[in-house]
Amino acid sequence: MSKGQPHPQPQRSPKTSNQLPKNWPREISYLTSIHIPQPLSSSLLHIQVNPPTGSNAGDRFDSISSLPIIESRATVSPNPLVRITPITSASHPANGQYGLFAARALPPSTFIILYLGTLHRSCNSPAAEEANASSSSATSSSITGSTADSSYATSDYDLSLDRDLGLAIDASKCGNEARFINDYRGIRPAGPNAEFRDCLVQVGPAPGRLERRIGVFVLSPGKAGGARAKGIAKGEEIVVSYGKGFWNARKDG
Ligand SMILES: C[S@@+](CC[C@H](N)C(=O)[O-])C[C@H]1O[C@@H](n2cnc3c(N)ncnc32)[C@H](O)[C@@H]1O
Repeated sequence: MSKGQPHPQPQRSPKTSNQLPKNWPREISYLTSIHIPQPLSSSLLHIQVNPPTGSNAGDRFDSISSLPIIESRATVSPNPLVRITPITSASHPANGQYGLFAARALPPSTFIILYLGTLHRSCNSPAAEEANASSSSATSSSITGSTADSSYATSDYDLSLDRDLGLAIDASKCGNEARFINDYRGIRPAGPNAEFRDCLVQVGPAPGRLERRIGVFVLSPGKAGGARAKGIAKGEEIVVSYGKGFWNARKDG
């Protein structure tokens, strides 16, 4: 095998846990690590330790290597910082569903939890478009397994990991507590109190290797200051902004 080629990865079955968080729905598999179905491999998520060469490659490396690093001991399952809670208030826009609430006070900038689910190619990624183009009669989900499954396009639990890599994480069938985070609209007039951020995790025994992930973080004091600077109080709902694109897509379709 020549230098620079990806190393073949053993197929990883999803890591699930027998211990479920309270209120976890039976029909959804509870994951303790990201699910990477074939033909994808975790090498897609590795970051290189040495800056790559080539135009603009260094800039991209700089932005990746400045991402927060989450130590493996910070990713406990079930997560003691949060509670999945059924919403029973008629005035809540997600009444009848679930939300994610803080089990203790969470200071600004705290890492709360990783967003876990099934890794897949985004439908508009170059690899997915190539896969779709080479298919004659099969449905997109059968072309390359998870690679170009257009069903993710309408999922309410799909989050883009890195548009440049063309990867996303979908938690509609399996995931962790993070899949229950609602959007702030109609819930918290002051705006979101948390956000999704790209981050890196240590995988394997220390020092391990670094892999890309999406984490949920309490908003930093930052520009808005005020209410955001306080962090999230114990018992408060954790809410993010899904972005206008999420809601516009549902209005149109
Ligand atoms: C990622 S899920 C969030 C968890 C969801 N409440 C559940 O119990 O599975 C996204 C879905 O939650 C609901 N949702 C989240 N935030 C909402 C909001 N601010 N207003 C109305 N519905 C919301 C919508 O049905 C949306 O498609």
